[in-house]
Amino acid sequence: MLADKILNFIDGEFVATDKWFDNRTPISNAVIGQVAEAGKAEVDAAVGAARAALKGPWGTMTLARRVELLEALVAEINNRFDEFLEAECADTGKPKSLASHIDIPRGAANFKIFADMVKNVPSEFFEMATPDGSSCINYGYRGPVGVIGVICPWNLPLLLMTWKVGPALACGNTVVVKPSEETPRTAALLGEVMNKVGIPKGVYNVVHGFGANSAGEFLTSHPGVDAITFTGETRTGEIIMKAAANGSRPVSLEMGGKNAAIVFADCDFDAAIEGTLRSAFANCGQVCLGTERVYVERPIFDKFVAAMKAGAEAMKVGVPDDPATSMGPLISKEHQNKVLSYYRLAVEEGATVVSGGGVPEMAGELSEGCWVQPTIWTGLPESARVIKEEIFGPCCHIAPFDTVEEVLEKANDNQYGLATAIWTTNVSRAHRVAQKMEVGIAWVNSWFLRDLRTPFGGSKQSGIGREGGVHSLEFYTELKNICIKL
Ligand SMILES: NC(=O)C1=CN([C@@H]2O[C@H](COP(=O)(O)OP(=O)(O)OC[C@H]3O[C@@H](n4cnc5c(N)ncnc54)[C@H](O)[C@@H]3O)[C@@H](O)[C@H]2O)C=CC1
Ligand SMILES: O=C(O)/C=C/C=C(\O)C(=O)O
Repeated sequence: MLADKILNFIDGEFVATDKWFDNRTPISNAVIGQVAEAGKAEVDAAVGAARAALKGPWGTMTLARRVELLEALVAEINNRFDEFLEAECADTGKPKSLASHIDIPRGAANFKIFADMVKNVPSEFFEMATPDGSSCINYGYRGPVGVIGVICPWNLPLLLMTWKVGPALACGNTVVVKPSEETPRTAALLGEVMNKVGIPKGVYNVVHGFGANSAGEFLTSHPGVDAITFTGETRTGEIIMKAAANGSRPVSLEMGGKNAAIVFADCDFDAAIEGTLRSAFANCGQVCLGTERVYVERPIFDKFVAAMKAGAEAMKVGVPDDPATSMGPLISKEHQNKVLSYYRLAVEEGATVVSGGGVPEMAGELSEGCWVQPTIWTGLPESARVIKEEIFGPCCHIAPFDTVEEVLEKANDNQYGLATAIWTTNVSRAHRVAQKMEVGIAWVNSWFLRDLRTPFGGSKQSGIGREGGVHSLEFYTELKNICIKL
């Protein structure tokens, strides 16, 4: 049963406020719940509870016990899998077939991987001779940073929130999470799971609200927050970085992308089509790693465009419960308007619309939903805004290329540098192109194949820092050298 009131979670308690905002489902834009907006007082209470928990049982708990609790959390998320699925799909409208394979399992896996990691990670050790003829030993000790502010987006709500909360808790920190105003449900549900498995009060807190002059800003500007981790739009990341400068607090920023796929004529054609369709249209194109620019070697260009068109037109746009649905709606009316404005702009800029370009016909109350068609363009100049700017919708532009130098020049000519997918059977060329791409993540003959131990993050305006594996430990721990004279 979906909750009709979504509350803040502070110091182990669900907390209402006197200010509420609507929770809508994007499949029909209908209001399906009310969310209690946290004000300064609630944010202050959440940060205070998180600080107190560091000094309470959480701060003195053995690593072994912490790991046990995180493992119990994984088991309980899996026990309540269907509730998480229902909540995530209500907020986002994404197909259950997608969320049950990606979002919810990753919500659990993000705790498991870091529980395993903190159990097993080694530390550096040096022995040094001292002037008095004796010696000293040095070893690195990783302690928690303190209270972590976690600011989350709406595209993969549970996945991206736990991607930060998992390592933060594994490293002994406490957190205050500000979920996106569009998708508050799974963060609140996780509070119930924290209580059930016995995570001490104050370790995990959730404050709901918006960005500027609301819970997001109150949290990131709060002096009691020791570090901030954020996923979302680049402009928001810049604002958060400025807030973090007060008090010299570290930030980890995972931001936008305008990712290019490069398809060589010697690729496994079917695999390249399947991967590119997925990277352009999965989650209705609302994945920061998604492909919005496709460069295809000229000999296979026409065949590739035709196969992409057929693939896009075979997709079923529909509701989460329908197993035949391959694509859900965008997150909100506001985002639908943004994406549709780019669909119009593409035409104004001279694009050929190969497929889509509008809103699909939906019946009854669904006609009020935030739907758009999967869309493919060709024929735009590289200077077009549609080629340069992140749209974050189910759309891509396909352009031909003739040489490696040309395609590298075009693919790298962008303010963002998050990810790429390179499709070729020439392994040597794959390495060379991957190394020259100005991105944080390069997939070869695949897309979104995620090993959670690997560094994850973007270059240029796509981000600052890397999370994943030991790279998360770099951010979520304070590394101290302990030097002992023998
Ligand atoms: N992973 C990604 O790269 C994502 C990129 N986007 C891009 O961002 C665009 C806008 O989406 P939004 O969700 O509105 O992204 P956003 O960056 O505005 O919001 C992300 C989170 O930051 C919070 N926030 C916003 N302003 C803040 C402030 N001044 N201080 C503290 N927190 C603040 C929001 O409440 C939300 O929780 C999308 O159209 C898309 O282009 C959106 C979501 C994810
Ligand atoms: O697999 C991950 O950890 C993250 C995937 C996607 C994003 O970060 C995003 O779309 O923002």
